[in-house]
Order: sequence, then structure tokens, then C-alpha cells
Amino acid sequence: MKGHPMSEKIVVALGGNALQSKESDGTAESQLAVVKETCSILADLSAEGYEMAIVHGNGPQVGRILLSSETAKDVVPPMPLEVCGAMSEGYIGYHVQQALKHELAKRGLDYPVCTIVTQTIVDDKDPSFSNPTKPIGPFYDEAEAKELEETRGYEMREDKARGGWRRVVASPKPTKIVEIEAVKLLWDKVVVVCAGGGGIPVIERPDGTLEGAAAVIDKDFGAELLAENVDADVLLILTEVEKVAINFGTPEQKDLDHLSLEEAAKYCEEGQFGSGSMLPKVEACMKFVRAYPSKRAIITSLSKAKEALAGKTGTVFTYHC
Ligand SMILES: Nc1ncnc2c1ncn2[C@@H]1O[C@H](COP(=O)(O)OP(=O)(O)O)[C@@H](O)[C@H]1O
Ligand SMILES: NC(=O)OP(=O)(O)O
Repeated sequence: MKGHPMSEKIVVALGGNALQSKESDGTAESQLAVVKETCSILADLSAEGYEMAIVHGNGPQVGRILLSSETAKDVVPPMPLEVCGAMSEGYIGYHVQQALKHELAKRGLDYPVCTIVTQTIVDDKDPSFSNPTKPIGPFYDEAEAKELEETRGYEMREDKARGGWRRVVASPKPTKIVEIEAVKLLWDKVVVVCAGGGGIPVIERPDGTLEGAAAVIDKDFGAELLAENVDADVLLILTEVEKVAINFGTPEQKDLDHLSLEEAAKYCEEGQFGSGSMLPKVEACMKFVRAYPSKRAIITSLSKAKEALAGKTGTVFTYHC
């Protein structure tokens, strides 16, 4: 229960499948339908007694907002990428607030749900600014991708696993959550949705002012930083797969129940985890258990969240074996 001294504190990172289906047409209505199902699962966790903050991805959403802004540039002034990120936090947060409040009420839980439009400080010298890797927006075929590169100057990258091309942008590592004190103040009484899309990337100038950066932070790293900052017991990363695997997608695939820091580092070195997909999740879990050797991080599917928290499934990361 919120504010109960025995409650486990969890930071939940929601992957793309928690916000939209594979066949999504990108409409607000289709997103809300999926978010309602997601919030039913999250409300069950609350009813089990877990205290949570929710971090969500925003790759498809921020990319679509940017695309529509650029497409309409002759009619309305285009919005910078970080403003598109702020917009995505707003509308995804709105959907979660509406759906989660309803699902909590159905379970007799009367917690407020509130989104904090969150800024996250990044280093302007982060190497990702000269090496964009974060896929955003819709998928294209190769011919469309080449045309977008030529006509709009987009940087496009192929995602072989998912059979398509996507625009990529810089994705610097988050170093500080600007609104963290607000999150902490609300924690005991409110289910907070924050650091959506990893937070809006901002650079801190020497005089203390903040300036938006043209980038999209990885939400798994944003969630990890939040989990460290609020002293969470568990970092719970929810995605499509129930467990992290080695030899993923091959006949030798082996799903893993547990990873120590040492084993995870070894598999990272072997290139076992998809660089734009599973690798950031694994790295975020490793960072959390390195910072908190007595705690755990879990990667599992949205539908298995409750079982995984109970230790029955998922891939659990701990400092030692
Ligand atoms: N070693 C691996 N083990 C499990 N899944 C992997 C692995 N490597 C890549 N993947 C893929 O990564 C996906 C999760 O990444 P992604 O879809 O980008 O995350 P998100 O849920 O945050 O949107 C999985 O659904 C799976 O298809
Ligand atoms: N910002 C972010 O990590 O979004 P996705 O999870 O949608 O890639």
C-alpha cells in the first residue's frame, strides 16, 4: 500500500508493447486501448501492495510528433525535438492517468495518479550526439528510408530483427533528474508517472540555466536513474519477452532465470543482446545492482510482472551469483 512501511518500492519501465500493439495505426485511440490493458496489470501490482513509479518509452510517439511538426512546417512553426519529447510525456501520461485511476478505483484503491513532465540532465559532450542510435517514429522500407535521407536529411538505420528502417537520433545518458525532489515528495501518496521517454534531455549551462537538447534518452536508463534516486527495492523492466536469452532467435536460444553482474558483463561482451533493444535494458539492470548490491532488477514481460516480482519467472539480476 502507498506509504506503508512494509511496501516494496518498485520503479516500473514500460516498453513499447505496453503502449501500442504491433499493428498499431498510431492513433491516440489505439494507444489508449492498449494503455487500459497495461494499467489493469499495474493496478494489480498496486493491489498486491507494491508502491510504484512508472516510466514509459516514447520512441514511436516522439517520432510521430516530430514528423507531423516537420511535415506541417510551411503552415505552423516546427517544434524542436525536445519539445516533441515533452509533448509525448504529456499525452502518454494523460492516458496512463486516466486508465490507471479507473483500474485502481475498481480495486478499491483511491490513490491519485499524476504525471510529472520531467527534465533529465545530459552531458553536451556525450558521444551519442555525434553518433545517433535511438530509433524513433514509424518503420519504413529501404527505398522510403533512402528518400528521407536525401530529401529531409534524416539519419536512417535498418532494424533487421524487426524488418524495417527507422530514423535515429542522439541518445545521451541521463545524469540527473531535475524534478526528483517533486517525485520524492509525492511518492507516499501518489502513483507518479515520470521520466517518460527517459525524461526531456536538457543541458545545464555554467550559470545553472537549462537548455533543451535534440535527443531522446533511453527510458531504461531513465528508469534506472530514478530507481537509484528514490532508493527503490526493485527496478522492473517490462517488455515483450518473459526472459532475457542467450543465442536469442536461434535454435540454441536459452532463456535465463538469473544473471549475476559478472555473467551479464560476459554476455554483453559476446554481443548476446540486441544493441537497440535488449542491451540497454541489461545495462540498466547491471547499473542498478552495481549501485545497490543487495537489491534486484528484473526483466520480464508485462503479463508476467506479478509472477516475476514473486520470484517465479523473469530474468533476475543480482550483484552476485
Ligand atoms: N538476448 C535477447 N533476449 C531476449 N530478447 C532479445 C534479446 N536480444 C534482442 N531481444 C529483443 O529485444 C526486444 C525488447 O526490446 P524493445 O522491443 O526495443 O524494447 P521495449 O519493450 O522497451 O520497446 C525483445 O522483445 C526481443 O525481441
Ligand atoms: N525513450 C525510449 O526509450 O523510448 P522507447 O522505449 O519507445 O524506445
